[in-house]
Amino acid sequence: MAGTAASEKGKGDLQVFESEEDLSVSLAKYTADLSEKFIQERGAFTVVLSGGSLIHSLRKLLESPYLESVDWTKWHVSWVDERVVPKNHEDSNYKLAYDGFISKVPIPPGNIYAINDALTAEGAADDYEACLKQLVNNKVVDLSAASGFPKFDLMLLGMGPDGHVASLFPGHPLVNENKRWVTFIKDSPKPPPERITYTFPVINSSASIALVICGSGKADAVHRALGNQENSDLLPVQIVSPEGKLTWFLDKPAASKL
Ligand SMILES: O=C(O)[C@H](O)[C@@H](O)[C@H](O)[C@H](O)COP(=O)(O)O
Repeated sequence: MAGTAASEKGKGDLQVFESEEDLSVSLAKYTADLSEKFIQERGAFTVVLSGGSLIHSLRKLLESPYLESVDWTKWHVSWVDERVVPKNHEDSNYKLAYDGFISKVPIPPGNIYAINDALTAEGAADDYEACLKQLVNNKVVDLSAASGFPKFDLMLLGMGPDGHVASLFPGHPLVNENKRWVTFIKDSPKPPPERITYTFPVINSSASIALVICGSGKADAVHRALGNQENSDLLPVQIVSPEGKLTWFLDKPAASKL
C-alpha cells in the first residue's frame, strides 16, 4: 500500500506505492472521486490524458465499482499532447487511449476531442486551440480567473525519463510559451517528431494534476524534481505547479532515489 506524505516546499502530495498494480488501484479511486466531485459541482468532468504508460495505469477504472458508478456521460476528454499522425496510426495517443480505455466506457463520442489528423502540426495546433476556445465559450471547460487560461478539472500526466511532460522537453523554447493555449513542435527528441501540446499556462491553471510515474528509468528525474538539491535548470516536470492540487503517484522503482 501507499506511504503517503505531503512533500516539502509546496511540491504537492507524494504517494509511493509498492507496485504499479497498487498505484493503479489508488489512481482509479482518486479519479473516480474527482469525477464525482466535479460533476456535482459543475455538471461536467473535464479530463486531460497524456500518452505513454499512463493509459495502462488507468485500467482499474474499467472495473467494478467504477465502471458502473462513474457518470461517464459527463466526461469530456482531451489530450495534453498528441502526435501528428493519423488517428489509426500506432503512434497516435488517441488510438492508444481509445483502444485501452475510451472504447470500454460510455463517454459520448461528441465529448472526445481528438486532433484533426488531416492538418499540419501548425494547423492542428490552431484547430485544437479553436476547439478549446469553443469549449470555454460553452462553459464545458472553466476559465481560470487568476490566469485567464482554460482550467481543466483533472490532468493525468506522465513524465519521460528526461523529465519532459506533455510535449514540453528540457531545454526546448516551447517550455517558455506563455501566450498560446496549444502549440506545436516539429523536432521532438522523442519520436515521432511532430506533435501538438498544451502549454504550461494551461497545464498550470488546472484544478488538479496527477503526475503518474513508474519504473526505475524515471528515478533520476524524480530525484531531481523532489530531492533537496537546488538546480537552476528546471526540468519541465519541475515547472508543473497547478492552481489547484498536485498529486504524485510513484511506484517504488520511480521513487528509489528519493
Ligand atoms: O506523447 C507522449 O509521448 C506522451 O504523451 C508523453 O507526454 C508521455 O506522457 C511521457 O512521454 C511519458 O511516457 P511514458 O509513461 O510511456 O514513459
